[in-house]
Amino acid sequence: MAGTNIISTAFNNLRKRSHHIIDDEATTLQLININGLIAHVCFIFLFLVVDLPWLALVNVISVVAWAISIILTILHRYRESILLIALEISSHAAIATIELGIAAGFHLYLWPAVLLMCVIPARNNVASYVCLGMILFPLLLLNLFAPFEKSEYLSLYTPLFVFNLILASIPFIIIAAIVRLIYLHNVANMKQQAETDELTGLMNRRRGMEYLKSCAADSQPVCIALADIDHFKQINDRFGHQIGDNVLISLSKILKQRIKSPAASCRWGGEEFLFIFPTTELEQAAKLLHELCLEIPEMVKVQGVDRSITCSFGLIQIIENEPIHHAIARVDTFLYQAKDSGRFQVKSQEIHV
Ligand SMILES: Nc1nc2c(ncn2[C@@H]2O[C@H](COP(=O)(O)OP(=O)(O)OP(=O)(O)O)[C@@H](O)[C@H]2O)c(=O)[nH]1
Repeated sequence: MAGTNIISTAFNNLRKRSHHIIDDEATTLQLININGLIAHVCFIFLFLVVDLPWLALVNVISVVAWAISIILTILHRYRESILLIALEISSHAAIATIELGIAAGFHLYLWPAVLLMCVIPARNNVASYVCLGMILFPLLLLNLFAPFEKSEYLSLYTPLFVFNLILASIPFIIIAAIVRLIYLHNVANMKQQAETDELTGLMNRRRGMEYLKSCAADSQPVCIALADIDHFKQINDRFGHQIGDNVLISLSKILKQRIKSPAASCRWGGEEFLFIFPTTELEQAAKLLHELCLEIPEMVKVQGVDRSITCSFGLIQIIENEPIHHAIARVDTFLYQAKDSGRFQVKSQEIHV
């Protein structure tokens, strides 16, 4: 049940963040547009130098198409922009390959275009498939039917192929790098969301458990404590659930300040918090908790709440090789003792000095 909640919370948070991903797509698209415009300006000069003026003219039309695509992206007309790019790249690559042959390497531009169409779908399945088809179909036809080379252009093939190979690789690398950045960013985000309690920003129970297990396996002695806000139901009933939430947030801020790494605090559930103290003696942890117990009513101040907020604490030191669930059950009994003894206190297993 807790696992399902974690996943649905992470999914909802990801959905809330999806507009950032859309921004990333728009940035990628604009980078590709600029890259395409610059490349085609280069081609105008290249074809004039090698005395192929009509191919230079084709590139003037391409430059206009890329400039329109830049404007469409600025206007957030991404679908039209992508369709225009698909049309430009496929028709241009086809014209140049049919005229000069496959050995000139103009068909290579279809590959980064395929990647672009897959990474930045045109926000609509039909449009995406049309774009992909506009790229893949000419690629297939050219490889099947276009001439490999033509005798009149033999001297041009090596420099043209190298030039096209490099230029077609640039958008390929840019797109791949951006996709990787977006992926890493999203993975980090999802991990953070899956491990953090949304209300308080503390570790959630799952992350707390993981950390506790790793501490118990790696370091000795390890102490754990459970804290529970006293009469929290009354706070909710008297001041409302929102004020109750504010109490949890305010308390968590203090816990973040006072429980410093490698010690950690996590929201165990509701108004309960688990503290993990690796490489800490029971006496040391008890001292810190007694101070915290007295500090909380002084420091947890929430607008609209005219009574002190106090907590009760249970504390134990984990025995070597003790199963975690057993240690949790033990610390829980000390928390209940603290509640039964009047609350606002720390109850711990006996400290041997
Ligand atoms: N505002 C708010 N209340 C919560 C949240 N999670 C749990 N609670 C409330 O916490 C209250 C816990 O009440 P009880 O378990 O009866 O304990 P208590 O009133 O604190 O009494 P003692 O623990 O015996 O001192 C319930 O009213 C829950 O609804 C939360 O995220 N926000």
